[in-house]
Amino acid sequence: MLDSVTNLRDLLKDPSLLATQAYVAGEWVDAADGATFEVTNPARGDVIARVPNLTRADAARAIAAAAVAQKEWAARTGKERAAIMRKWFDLMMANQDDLGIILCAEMGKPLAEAKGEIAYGASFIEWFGEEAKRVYGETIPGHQRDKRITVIKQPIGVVASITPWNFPNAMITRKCAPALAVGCGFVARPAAETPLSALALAVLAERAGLPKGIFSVITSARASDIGKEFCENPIVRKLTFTGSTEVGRILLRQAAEQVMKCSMELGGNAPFIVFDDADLDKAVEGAMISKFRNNGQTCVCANRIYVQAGVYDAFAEKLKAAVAKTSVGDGLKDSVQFGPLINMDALEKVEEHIADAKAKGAKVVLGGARHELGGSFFQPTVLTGVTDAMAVTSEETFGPVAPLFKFDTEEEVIAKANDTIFGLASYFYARDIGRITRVQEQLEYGMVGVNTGLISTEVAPFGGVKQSGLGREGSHHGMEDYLEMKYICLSV
Ligand SMILES: NC(=O)C1=CN([C@@H]2O[C@H](COP(=O)(O)OP(=O)(O)OC[C@H]3O[C@@H](n4cnc5c(N)ncnc54)[C@H](OP(=O)(O)O)[C@@H]3O)[C@@H](O)[C@H]2O)C=CC1
Ligand SMILES: O=C(O)[C@H](O)CS(=O)(=O)O
Repeated sequence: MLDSVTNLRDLLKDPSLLATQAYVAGEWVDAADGATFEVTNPARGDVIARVPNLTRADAARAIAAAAVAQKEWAARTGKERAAIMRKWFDLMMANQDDLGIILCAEMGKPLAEAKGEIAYGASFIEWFGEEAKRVYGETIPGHQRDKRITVIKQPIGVVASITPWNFPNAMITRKCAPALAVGCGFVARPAAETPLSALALAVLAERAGLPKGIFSVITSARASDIGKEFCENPIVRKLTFTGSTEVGRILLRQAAEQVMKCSMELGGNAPFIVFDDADLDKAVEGAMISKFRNNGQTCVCANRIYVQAGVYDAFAEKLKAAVAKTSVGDGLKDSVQFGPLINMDALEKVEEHIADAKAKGAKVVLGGARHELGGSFFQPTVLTGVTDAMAVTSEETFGPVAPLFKFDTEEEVIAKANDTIFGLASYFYARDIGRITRVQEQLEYGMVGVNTGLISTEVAPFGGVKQSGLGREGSHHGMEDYLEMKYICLSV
């Protein structure tokens, strides 16, 4: 790999994918006052681009344009919309390397993993493009002889989207794909840390033939202002958000004023349970994926690892050995498993969790400190002797820390696993079919991985219960969040 990213464009086969203007109402624009904000590479801290710092007025313009474009877009057939989405998918995959480089540069995840996210993000465009042709209604036997009842489904209208930095491509496509497939307009506001992946998506959307105005990308460091416009603008019919539960609450309060429909993909605190009848090698493999994917910066990563007493020491040794084989570095330059954390705030939260655990009796068996590379690089860490009194039990670490808890009985660990306000993802390893059946039914989570640490796919309904969110993304269920059901009663 090239040993510098001082000029990101030099790394790209197609430099035009690195857009540095916002995409509003079908036009590439600067902020009216020329204001910009910097996008930095977390691996080196250098500025890789400057993009417009747009305002509420720009967001309002994008929303108004989406409302106009949406009428014609919804009037097209599902097949017509599907054809354009297929072209968009094909363009994403044809430019996977460049999109991966842009994503790696602005977010820090290693290039191989970044390219993997591009394929994952593109899979939603492909899947929902196909589903565009299958928005079915129904007829219902009338309640009176002269009544004929039909139910049709129609696009909800203009959708506003706010997404986080950790999956800057896939979190947008997981939302815009079903919305556009059913005929909605879509206004995206990506995290300020990672706007470039969203803008590259817009470049390819334009090339694929998405009509002007149907899809906008609002780059802005004014998160709260843009969020307020999304919640208060009467044209917006739906808000879809992925991020922390804390911000989700703020947005729900703001959206309540208009009784706006909301989809919320929020925080997690996933338990990862290893029973004494588990295949320990497979459990370690699953823990490595679930805990350390994206450097632990995923909402579905294992946040608490519970291991039954009889296999605790063996599992801890195996996990430590597996983590010790990994490497940390600049994902653009080297073939590494771990890049930097997104910023120093994230690193300091990881340090706080480790310090708290150590102060309350946990043992650091691997890692536990900042990496010698400096900046926001951190050593992948394994803790043993972790107890419920520690912060890692109730707070989302969002970093490369594997805390191992010991438990004795099935009843005990299910109670502990469920003792959280979150309910997004959960995982367990066992081989007894009775145990598998009991545990999968008793875990209070929207998603359960049984003998696997990786459950995310476009074909399944992704989402949480309790304070991990509202609604589902992915699968044919994901279409419903962007459709309104209309009951028609015809008197003949
Ligand atoms: N359930 C899921 O699928 C996912 C959940 N998450 C959760 O999100 C957290 C980590 O991601 P992180 O980005 O830090 O989460 P945040 O909730 O801080 O930010 C998410 C997005 O919301 C924006 N935002 C922040 N405050 C406001 C506001 N007042 N009004 C409108 N928008 C706002 C952010 O903008 P900006 O960054 O520019 O400030 C960002 O674009 C973790 O808790 C993680 O579990 C993350 C990804 C997926
Ligand atoms: O933002 C996230 O953490 C994603 O939802 C995780 S996943 O979809 O890649 O599993």
